[in-house]
Amino acid sequence: MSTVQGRLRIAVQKSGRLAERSLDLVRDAGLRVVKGNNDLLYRVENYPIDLLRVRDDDIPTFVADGVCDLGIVGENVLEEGRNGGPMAEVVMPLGFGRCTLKIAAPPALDYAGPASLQGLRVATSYPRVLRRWLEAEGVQADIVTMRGAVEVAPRLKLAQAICDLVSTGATLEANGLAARDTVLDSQAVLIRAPTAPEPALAELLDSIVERMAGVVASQGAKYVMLNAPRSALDEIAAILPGAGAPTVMPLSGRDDAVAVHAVCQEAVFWETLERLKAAGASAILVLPIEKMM
Ligand SMILES: Nc1ncnc2c1ncn2[C@@H]1O[C@H](COP(=O)(O)OP(=O)(O)OP(=O)(O)O)[C@@H](O)[C@H]1O
Ligand SMILES: O=P(O)(O)OC[C@H]1O[C@H](OP(=O)(O)OP(=O)(O)O)[C@H](O)[C@@H]1O
Ligand SMILES: [Mg+2]
Repeated sequence: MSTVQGRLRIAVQKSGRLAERSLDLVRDAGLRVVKGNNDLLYRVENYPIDLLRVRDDDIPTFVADGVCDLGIVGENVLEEGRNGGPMAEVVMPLGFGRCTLKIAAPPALDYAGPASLQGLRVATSYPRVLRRWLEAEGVQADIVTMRGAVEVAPRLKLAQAICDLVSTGATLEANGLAARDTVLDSQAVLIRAPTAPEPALAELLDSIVERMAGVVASQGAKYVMLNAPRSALDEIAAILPGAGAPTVMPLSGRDDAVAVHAVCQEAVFWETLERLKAAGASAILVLPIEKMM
């Protein structure tokens, strides 16, 4: 049960790579966040909800213990917190904070798969995740735990390889390292406490989760409108990416053509528009979707 009677708590990263997008998600779900003079706690003025702003490492524990009802954290941090005790439940992936935990090493290291790490030292900030991966691969290696700047470990001869987060690859490149293997693909996830909040707040919690799901689903989704020759309808519907059954409407004064409206769940690229046009579509409009439920 929540520790503060009558209010829900959502744990978000205070500052760092997930902080801004987490706050955006909360706001897009209709929560009006007020920054007071307490830096740790932001209030929501239109609902009985507080945002607890903390180091991302603390978020899985706060949610698992029910100190917070919801939390936004990277899967990498959630997995590193896995210790056999009670866990927060993953509600859904959020589509941001994408990165990959990778094994990387100087090009001089002969790497033919995880077995090449046998007997070596590997530096990481994710010792538990790395330990489990090495065990699953049947490899024995020494893990050197570092809080940050893991990528300098090979140069300092602290380790022969590293296991660190990679997104663009620029950090690896700048340190003369090459990615070798993938340990974990990660993105931000919404997590919830394994225990229910007090009954008066249960409905609010469910509605916040549902709204957040709507925000995530609408991100990247597009509303496509076009005119199409009746004869090309099947071909055009097949080109629309991630669309269910499109809505087909008559065009006044035109028996040979129809208007087609569709919600596309996947990105609509210029190439897609060119293919639609080649199939006979005209007056193609692609519109962003603000909310979806
Ligand atoms: N290069 C990246 N690109 C995209 N997402 C990333 C990248 N690096 C990390 N992340 C994701 O963002 C999360 C937060 O990263 P950040 O660097 O802000 O963490 P931190 O320094 O541990 O912050 P804190 O002070 O909260 O402990 C990571 O745990 C990971 O899920
Ligand atoms: O592949 P890239 O796009 O270069 O990103 C990877 C880097 O991003 C993260 O660090 P961050 O920049 O968040 O700084 P930190 O090490 O201080 O957390 C991660 O720890 C890598 O060092
Ligand atoms: Mg951290």
